[in-house]
Amino acid sequence: MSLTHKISIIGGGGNVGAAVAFALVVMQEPVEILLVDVDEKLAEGQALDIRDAAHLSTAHCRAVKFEEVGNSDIIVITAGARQEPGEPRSNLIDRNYKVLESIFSKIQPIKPSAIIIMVSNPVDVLTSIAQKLSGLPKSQVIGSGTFLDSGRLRNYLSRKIDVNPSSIHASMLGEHGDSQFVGWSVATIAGTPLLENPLMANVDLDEIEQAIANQAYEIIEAKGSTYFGVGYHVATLVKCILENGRRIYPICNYSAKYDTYLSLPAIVGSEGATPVTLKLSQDEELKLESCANNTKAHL
Ligand SMILES: NC(=O)C1=CN([C@@H]2O[C@H](COP(=O)(O)OP(=O)(O)OC[C@H]3O[C@@H](n4cnc5c(N)ncnc54)[C@H](O)[C@@H]3O)[C@@H](O)[C@H]2O)C=CC1
Ligand SMILES: CC(=O)C(=O)O
Repeated sequence: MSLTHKISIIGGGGNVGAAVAFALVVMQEPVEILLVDVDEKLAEGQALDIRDAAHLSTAHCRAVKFEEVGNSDIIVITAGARQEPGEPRSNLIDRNYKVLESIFSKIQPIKPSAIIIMVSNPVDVLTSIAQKLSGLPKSQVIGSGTFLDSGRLRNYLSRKIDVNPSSIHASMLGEHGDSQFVGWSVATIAGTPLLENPLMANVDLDEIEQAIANQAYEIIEAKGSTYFGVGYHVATLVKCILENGRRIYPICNYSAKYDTYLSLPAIVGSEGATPVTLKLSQDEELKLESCANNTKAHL
């Protein structure tokens, strides 16, 4: 079988990078997965472990050096520091900015058609920095953004109203951080506004928003880090790009209106992200503007 697409995962020795790789193997993507890490031994160990499963799949996995990355079709970046219990994602900016600088000094030249998926935190700020360092068009550099949080939201709502998460169209918006908010005004179920549905009558909206924004803190407190959830979401983005799936996901993408990267729905395909227009409420627009200002303040 010929493996036509190369997917590099930088930080592939770590928990999130390995979880993305393993999800691609389980999803039977016909890809060559290249794990890259400053800790070469760790990347080698992850590749060997994942390869023990990959022979049952269509994916291949191996550890490589930075020089091989530039030739990749998709570059996923999961490298860098992660939060300690109780620590906000924004605390990681200085450390992970340096990590990004070091990575881009080692992987150029990048294939002009490559798509970069940023995952390291704080992901919205780092996606913007990755775009500048890569020199690629803004549409080709995206971040996982609130895709994971939106999955958490759908799961939470599903448990509250007993409807399958895939039939609840609701997203967390703004930033993959403490200021994320639910886009209630554009949330729907069975083609009608979610908040008008009688199933939502006794649901506490503030409680939901808080619970979703806190979920990463809860997991980190309990087990030190989060990786399975984000791993599957990022692998889903990879699959969508490879298939030119043109699915709409809430991801970190460039907003011309706010002149910065924000977590908002976009069409995801082989050319990266195409923003979609949203008609938010006035209150939600203010929250979005505040997220944009937060992100820009860190650039
Ligand atoms: N966007 C999202 O939804 C999520 C983002 N994250 C973020 O993902 C990042 C990684 O988290 P984990 O995998 O749990 O951490 P980890 O500590 O398990 O892995 C990080 C890896 O990065 C490697 N690394 C450090 N500097 C590097 C460099 N200059 N070049 C290449 N590799 C380098 C380390 O050797 C390590 O293997 C963190 O920033 C975390 O906050 C985690 C979960 C969800
Ligand atoms: C760690 C992180 O960003 C998350 O699980 O949401």
